[in-house]
Amino acid sequence: MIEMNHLTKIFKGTISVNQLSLTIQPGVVTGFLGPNGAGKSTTMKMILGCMHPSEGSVTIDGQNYKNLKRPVSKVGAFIHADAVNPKLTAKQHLEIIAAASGISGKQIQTMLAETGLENVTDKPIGTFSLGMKQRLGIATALLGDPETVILDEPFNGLDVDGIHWLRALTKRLAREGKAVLVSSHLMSEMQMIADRMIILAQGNLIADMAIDELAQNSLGSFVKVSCEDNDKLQVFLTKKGAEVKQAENGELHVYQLGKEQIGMTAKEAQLALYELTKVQPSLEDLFVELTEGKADYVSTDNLLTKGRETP
Ligand SMILES: Nc1ncnc2c1ncn2[C@@H]1O[C@H](COP(=O)(O)OP(=O)(O)OP(=O)(O)O)[C@@H](O)[C@H]1O
Repeated sequence: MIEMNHLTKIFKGTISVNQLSLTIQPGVVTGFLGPNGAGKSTTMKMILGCMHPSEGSVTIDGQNYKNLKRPVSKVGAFIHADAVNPKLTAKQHLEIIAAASGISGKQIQTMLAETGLENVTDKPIGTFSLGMKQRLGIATALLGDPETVILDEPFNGLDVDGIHWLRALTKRLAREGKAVLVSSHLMSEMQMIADRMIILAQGNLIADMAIDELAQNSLGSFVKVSCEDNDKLQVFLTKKGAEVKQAENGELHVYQLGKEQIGMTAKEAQLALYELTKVQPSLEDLFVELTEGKADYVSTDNLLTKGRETP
C-alpha cells in the first residue's frame, strides 16, 4: 500500500505536484491518468525515493522507500524502457538484478515466460523493439514478486497481443492482492483495466474514485429520449425540474431525471416513447469535464515560503 500525505514537488518555483494526499490500496488496479506534464512521473519517482518531495511525504507499507528492508519484495517499478545496458541480453540483465537482490534463477525463467520473452532471452537488448523492451522492463519490475507494482506508461509500444497480455497481467496481479499503480495517457486503456482512478492535471488532484463512482458523479451522464412529440415532452420534463437539451436530430438529452421519472412523465403527457437510454460518458468525456477550468497552476507564493528545491 502506498500512502501520500500532502506530497508536493516544486521545480524552481513551479509546482509540478501539489499537495497530493492519497492511498493506493492493495487488491486493486489504480489508474493514474493525466495529460503531459500532469505530474505522474514526478509522483512515481517520489514514491520510489528517486526524487525528494519539496513538502509532504510518501510511504510504502508505512516506510520510506530508502528504509524498506527488502525493497524488491515490497515494490517493483517500471519507469523507463531504455534504462538498461543495450549490450546485455535479456537474461543477463535479469541475472544481474536477481544476483544483487538475492532472487533465485528460477524466478528469472518464470518472469521471462510470464512476459513472453522466452525466445529472445539470449539476444542483446539493443536489438529489441520498444514493445519487447517494455516487456523486459515489466519482467524486471516483477522479479522480486513485489507487493506493490508501479508501471509508468506500460502500454507504450505494445502491439495488440501485448496490450491484451498486459491487461490480463495487471488484473491478475491485483487479484493476487498486490497494489497496482498504472499511469497512462490512454483513457480507453485505463477504462479497461482500472478499478479506481486518480486523475491529475498540472500537478493538482482532479479525481480519486472508483470507476463507477466517477461515471455516476459526472454531470455528463444523461438519458437519451425520443418520442412522438419531443418538443411537447421537453416542456413536461422541464416542469419536473429536468435540464433538457435538444440534439440536432431532435432527440432529447435529459439531465437530473432518471429513466423511470422520464417514462412516467411521457405517460402523463400521453406520448409514446421510442427511445429511453441512459448514456454514461466515456472516460475521455469525463476527463475533459473534470479538468475543464480546474487545472490552472495555483499560486506558488505559500509553498515558496517553505523552500524551493531541485531534484
Ligand atoms: N527534473 C525536472 N526539472 C524541472 N522540471 C521538471 C523536472 N521533472 C519534471 N518537471 C516538470 O514537472 C512537470 C510534471 O512532469 P511529469 O513528467 O511528472 O509529468 P507527467 O504527468 O509524467 O507527463 P508525461 O506523461 O508527459 O511524462 C512538468 O511541467 C515537467 O516539465
